[in-house]
Amino acid sequence: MTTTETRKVPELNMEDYVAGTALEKQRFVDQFYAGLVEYGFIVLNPYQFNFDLVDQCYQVFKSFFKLPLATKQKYNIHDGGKRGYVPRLQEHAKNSKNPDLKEFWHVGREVSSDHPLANEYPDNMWPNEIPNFKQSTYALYQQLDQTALMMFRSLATALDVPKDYFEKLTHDGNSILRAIHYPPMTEFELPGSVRAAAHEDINLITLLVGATDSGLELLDRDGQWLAVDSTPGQIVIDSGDMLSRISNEMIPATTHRVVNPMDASSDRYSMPFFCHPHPDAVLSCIPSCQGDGRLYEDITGRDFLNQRLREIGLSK
Ligand SMILES: O=C(O)CCC(=O)C(=O)O
Ligand SMILES: [Fe+2]
Repeated sequence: MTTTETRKVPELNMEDYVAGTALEKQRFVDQFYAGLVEYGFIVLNPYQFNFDLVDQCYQVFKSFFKLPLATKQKYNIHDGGKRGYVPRLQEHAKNSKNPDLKEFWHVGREVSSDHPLANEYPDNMWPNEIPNFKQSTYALYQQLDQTALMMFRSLATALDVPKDYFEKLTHDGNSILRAIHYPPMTEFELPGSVRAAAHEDINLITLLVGATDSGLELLDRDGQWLAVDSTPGQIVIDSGDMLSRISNEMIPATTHRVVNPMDASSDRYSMPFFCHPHPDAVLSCIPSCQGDGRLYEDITGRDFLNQRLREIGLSK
């Protein structure tokens, strides 16, 4: 008789890291790293995280996506979907011909007009049709930015680099809050398409807050798809290509997807926060990951991102 191991993405409590004993802190550091190495994913129970803001953002984004297409298209003005609205069927996964069944909105980092990155980071757009758009969505952006910082500090300890290693890499970084709407399947006639085709995230880490429905799956090491289940009070965290690159592939960028629902009339919403480095930051192999040699050359955050955006159809 063979026994099959039940695999499940590990669950961590942020309280252990922020307010725990030295032992609890260390256990959190170890478990976060081990979870990323083993699955490329963990599920976080955040600590003192304001979920009212998440609810407010869902109200805002649901109201926005309900607007007529012509109104939404007023906010679709950037190559690369850098800020604002990206309509249905535009983005496709790197190795997929079929577009994803989703529309989305990007909120980026706000910098002052005299900031060195002011020309590189386009201004956010704040639709005047929806009250409290900026107030709610940028507050969530900042809260996720803070949560990411704590995860990065924990990761720095695990990787034996100074605690502020990732803080420096991501200071004023090009992180993006993406609010996604997956419309009911009944609104499409595209047999080959799925909500989000199998892909890896481009960035360092992604924090996925409170998806409204299941459907997220990761490609496990045995080649099977494994559901990533979370409750509305949890944050799913995964590692992307950039972290994989600087860890010399010790941490994978795990392939994941969002499958189509059983109930074809249901919508799904999710809000990934993609943590990006500063565009000039150099993505370089972390010494403790070097082993017998470096798999990748150094590259700036900017060059790596631009290359990937072309591959997924968001940029020319
Ligand atoms: O909607 C989700 O749950 C995941 C979305 C995702 O993987 C992405 O946008 O990169
Ligand atoms: Fe993703």
